[in-house]
Amino acid sequence: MKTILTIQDLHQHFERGTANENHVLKGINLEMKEKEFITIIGGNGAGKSTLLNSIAGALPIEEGKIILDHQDITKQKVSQRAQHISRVFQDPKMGTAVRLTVEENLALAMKRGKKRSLSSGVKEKDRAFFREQLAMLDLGLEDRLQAEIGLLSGGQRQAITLLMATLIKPKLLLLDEHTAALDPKTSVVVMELTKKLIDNLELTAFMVTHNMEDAIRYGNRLIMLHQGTIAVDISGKEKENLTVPDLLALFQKNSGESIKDDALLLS
Ligand SMILES: Nc1ncnc2c1ncn2[C@@H]1O[C@H](COP(=O)(O)OP(=O)(O)OP(=O)(O)O)[C@@H](O)[C@H]1O
Repeated sequence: MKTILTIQDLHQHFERGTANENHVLKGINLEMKEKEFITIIGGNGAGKSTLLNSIAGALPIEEGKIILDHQDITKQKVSQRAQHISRVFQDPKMGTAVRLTVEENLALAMKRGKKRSLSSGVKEKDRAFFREQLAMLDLGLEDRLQAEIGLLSGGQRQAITLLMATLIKPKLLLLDEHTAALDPKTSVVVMELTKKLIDNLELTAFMVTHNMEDAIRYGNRLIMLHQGTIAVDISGKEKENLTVPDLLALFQKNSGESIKDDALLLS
């Protein structure tokens, strides 16, 4: 299987050189193959967001290298990386233009990597395509093409954001706790939709979550970060058969630290 992402000896510090220096990522090495769906879990401050920000380009890389599909992107800006990397954030407001309609947002998503303007409006043939794509979400959104995005619910918006992130197939999809702001029922709907899109489009994806059950249930590889290092990295059959107690035991074995339950680990 082809390697899509390679992270080599990635270090990140905050407030470097001051008394408050925080060495957040301590030499992360990771190779990600095509169609891998990695779930990332770890306690507060473990470095999950810093890792995603480093991959997306939102944080400059201090030390180390990031290679995407054989191209060194270490020094590329967010906008350059966004041609190949899509990201969905926790806040449903982040991924869409609230004042634009559903179809206008989708038209913008079709222009990934090109100059983003809506000068030519939404074309009829695109409209038919959007309707078809929205119907696949199974949320009745195909009848709301002309609705302002800002008027939709958080779950509906997150579903559309996911669709926008994948309308042009990205080399890598980053999901940054994208269901954390939703109520539990909607969160399940959006997670199932995420799985469907990833499976159907055969995407390579990274998903940060605080939900240990979701990290186990979804994806084909699981990484647990702890104090800026990878404490657990499992895939294949081992991941398929994993339970929460197994995961806690693995963490304990690898990190040498004792934890009593997931609440303690993830609080
Ligand atoms: N911009 C910043 N400036 C200073 N310190 C930061 C900054 N961003 C993150 N940190 C610190 O870096 C550490 C790692 O943060 P990060 O957000 O990557 O963790 P996380 O695993 O995503 O945690 P959480 O689950 O709480 O979101 C934390 O100690 C945090 O306070």
